[in-house]
Amino acid sequence: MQYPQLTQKALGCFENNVPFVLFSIPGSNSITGIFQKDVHTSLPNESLEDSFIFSPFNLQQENYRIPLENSDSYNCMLNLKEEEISPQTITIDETKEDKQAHLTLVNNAIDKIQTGNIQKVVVSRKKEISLQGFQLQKLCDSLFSQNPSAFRYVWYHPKTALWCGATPEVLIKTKDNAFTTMALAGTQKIENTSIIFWGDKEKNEQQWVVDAIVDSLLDKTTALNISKTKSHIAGNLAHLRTDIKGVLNTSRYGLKKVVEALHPTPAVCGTPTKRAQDFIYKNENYDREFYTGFLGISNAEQNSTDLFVNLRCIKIDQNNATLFAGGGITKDSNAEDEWLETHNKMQTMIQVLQPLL
Ligand SMILES: C=C(O[C@H]1C=CC=C(C(=O)O)[C@@H]1O)C(=O)O
Repeated sequence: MQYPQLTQKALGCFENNVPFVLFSIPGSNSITGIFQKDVHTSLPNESLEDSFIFSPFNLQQENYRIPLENSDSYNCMLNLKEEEISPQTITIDETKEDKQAHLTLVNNAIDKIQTGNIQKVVVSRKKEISLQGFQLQKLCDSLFSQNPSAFRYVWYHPKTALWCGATPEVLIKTKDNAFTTMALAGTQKIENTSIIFWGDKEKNEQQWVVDAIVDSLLDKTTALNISKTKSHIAGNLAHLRTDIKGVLNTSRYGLKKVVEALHPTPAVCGTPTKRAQDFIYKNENYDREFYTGFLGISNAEQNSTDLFVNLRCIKIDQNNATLFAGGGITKDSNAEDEWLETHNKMQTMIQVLQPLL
């Protein structure tokens, strides 16, 4: 199948309220479409195996899956021309009220951290934008011609509305018993990729993510290997990244258990997890829904899994688009800088919406 037929098929599903997902794995020049065969599919159990999974941040809320055995899957080459990623051409219009609300949230987080109960908490916000007229084809062309090093997707399910994103963060990849995950945290806007300096705030913030991931996997693995930490470029932003690889003790732990041990990492929640989560639910004042949840495919036949953290994402419901972004707060955070960081993160995604504005 060719790209135009793949997106036409997606449009047919979208117009008939049938779940589908289009996605491209980082660095690959192909795109996969999974189209559910009918609207009403009853999912046999809670298992995450053999489906495309779309999970919310809060695991108490419902997750959605497109079961592979009840879907048609197609692959095609992605031969859209890669667009210039910088300089950015559209700037999000921020309001004084939104800024004030985020500054207050960040300052409350810093106060909470200073009481000594929490080391780090990730706080976020959303921003709503009106579209001129939503067209799935334009969205796909724009999304899949930018950010090729990210996991890019368009997901639709009648119960979730349409979501799309270009996330830099792997939650977990597995092949048989071998796995890879990553600790990604710390953000700066890059002007010149050859010179990136990281301060202690970012280094500490990222090290807590490494420690928490290693901790949560110790009893589920028979080998663990931690890479050197390096800069990871995601559009106009750089993050600190450490890869963690190893061998899963899958005779005792299924995918669901491993995922539940990893999620939510301190990259999207904080540390210690429970206290950070409580702070988020009490103070953020909105429902993250699928932002900072996870998504991806688990393929039983290939005995492989590719799951990503749902960052740099957009929810589209008719002509309303909602952008989401957050950042990790530590005792050394500055509220103005954190506001700017969420703005810069949203800037990477607003470029995708450009043809729809
Ligand atoms: C929570 C987000 O980013 C996480 C991933 C990378 C860097 C982050 C940071 O610098 O705070 C966040 O932990 C987001 O992009 O909305």
